[in-house]
Amino acid sequence: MCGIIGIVGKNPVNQLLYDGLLVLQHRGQDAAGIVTTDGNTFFMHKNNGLVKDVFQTRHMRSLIGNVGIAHVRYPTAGSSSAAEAQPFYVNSPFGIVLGHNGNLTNSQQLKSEMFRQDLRHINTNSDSEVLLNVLAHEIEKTSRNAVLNTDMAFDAVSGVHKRCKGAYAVVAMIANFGLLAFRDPNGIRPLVIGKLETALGTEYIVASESVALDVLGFQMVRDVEPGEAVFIDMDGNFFSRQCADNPKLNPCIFEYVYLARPDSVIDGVSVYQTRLDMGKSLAEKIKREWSDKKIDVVIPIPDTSRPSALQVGIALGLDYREGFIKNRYIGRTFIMPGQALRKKSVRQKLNPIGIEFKGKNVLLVDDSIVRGTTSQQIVQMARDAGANKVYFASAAPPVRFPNVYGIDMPSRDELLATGRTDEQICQEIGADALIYQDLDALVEGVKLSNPHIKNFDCSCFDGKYVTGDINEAYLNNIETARGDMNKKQKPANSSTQMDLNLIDSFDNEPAEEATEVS
Ligand SMILES: O=P(O)(O)OC[C@H]1O[C@H](OP(=O)(O)OP(=O)(O)O)[C@H](O)[C@@H]1O
Ligand SMILES: NC(=O)CC[C@H](N)C(=O)O
Ligand SMILES: [Mg+2]
Repeated sequence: MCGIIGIVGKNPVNQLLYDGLLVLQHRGQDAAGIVTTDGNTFFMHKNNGLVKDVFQTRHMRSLIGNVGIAHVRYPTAGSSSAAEAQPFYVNSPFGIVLGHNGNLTNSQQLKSEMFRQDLRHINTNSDSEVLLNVLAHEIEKTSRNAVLNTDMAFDAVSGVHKRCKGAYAVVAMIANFGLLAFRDPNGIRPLVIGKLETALGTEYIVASESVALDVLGFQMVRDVEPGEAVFIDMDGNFFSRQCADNPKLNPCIFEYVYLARPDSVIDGVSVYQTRLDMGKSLAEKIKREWSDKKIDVVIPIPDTSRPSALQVGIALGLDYREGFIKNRYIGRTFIMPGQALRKKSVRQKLNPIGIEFKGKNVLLVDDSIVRGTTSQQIVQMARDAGANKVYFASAAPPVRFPNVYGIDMPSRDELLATGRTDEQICQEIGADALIYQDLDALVEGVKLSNPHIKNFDCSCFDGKYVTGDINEAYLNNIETARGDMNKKQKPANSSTQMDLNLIDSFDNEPAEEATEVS
């Protein structure tokens, strides 16, 4: 779940893109990149790190132009090498840059097709570089012997939909032409359109989450439909077309559980409202099943569980207290690369306030338990702080299946709930009792806000993959390739991998300014 933004403005967009990336930082903490254009030339800077560390004033000054795209990365394919930071660039046809949120499920096959049939070399293990090359190939096909026009760009997106499987929300720029954005035919990852009327004309933005529009002062227009592509030319003229044969909205339910910011609205559903509703239905289950338990206080595990825990407290008629203080300078632990770092960061991030625990029966509420990294340590912290009983509630059902659509949980072995009963999970995290949200209640809760959504991708909870191409062999393969034990490490000197890749010259030493890609 990376974060993407594209803007066609009437004034320089570098600062807007930077500010937008800061707002989407929760979607990716590993790498960040911005590409702008003045028409002919792309100006690009990208590197590993948080947004505030990747861009210095000198880079910002070099990001020239009124049109641009930007990306924050949380790797779900390839490695976390700077060579795979986005946006990616290809110089033919025309010059195209692309930022991708999601994960292709047929990138290996496409990569070899690219090489054998389309004569295109993919220089990294990133699925996003494959996606860019598929788009480039399709644009080349549709615009051969003609001047590129909007319909040809949309035809190319239709070609992408036919070849690519999996999840992809995309922003791309075609040199001298405009901004192209599209969402896969299941609409698994979010993408919204906003606009701003200015004295010079209408400015457009496309972004992963509506919160970016709010903060940058744009008005929400609508979500990009599943399978739809939108194109905004360099003058700010807006076009859109449905490019998929059989589009069906199947958004990822985990966006509502954890990934998205609560102040975003995705596919007409307020993320905050769904988290409150998760708390309400969880409290109902607690009332039904735990009538014998005496709970003194409800404590959230910051940050994401806060709205759900608040609502659990209200619905149970119990005090809600902030028993853990979060270090505001530590990011999200779940999206950090590597289990050792995730483990260490939980203790650095959260610290208990003794008086909220001493002698009390506490109910800890988290949004989800995935690897159990957080819950195991948090229960122990509560005990060390003197809690009498430690009960644990998860606002999501048990996560038992890998995610293949842009969340880095590829291996069943790493998921605490896989192959374990609720009692065994409870023992593993060391709690006195554990309760999970039911999947039906979670789905119904999210549907409350938008009954038009008929189905969600709930694959990490129920093992049903909406793209229909995931089988046991596929899961075994990604487990081998991407499980924490097997993940490719960052190359010690990433530059060796990139000698063939023009753009990646940034990766050696921070460049004095953004690299020009003309
Ligand atoms: O079982 P685990 O593998 O630990 O994963 C689940 C935990 O990770 C996330 O927190 P995170 O610290 O990433 O972000 P947050 O501050 O938004 O809650 C999530 O909110 C859970 O607390
Ligand atoms: N989390 C994402 O959306 C990741 C995008 C892409 N699969 C990558 O690994 O860079
Ligand atoms: Mg958390």
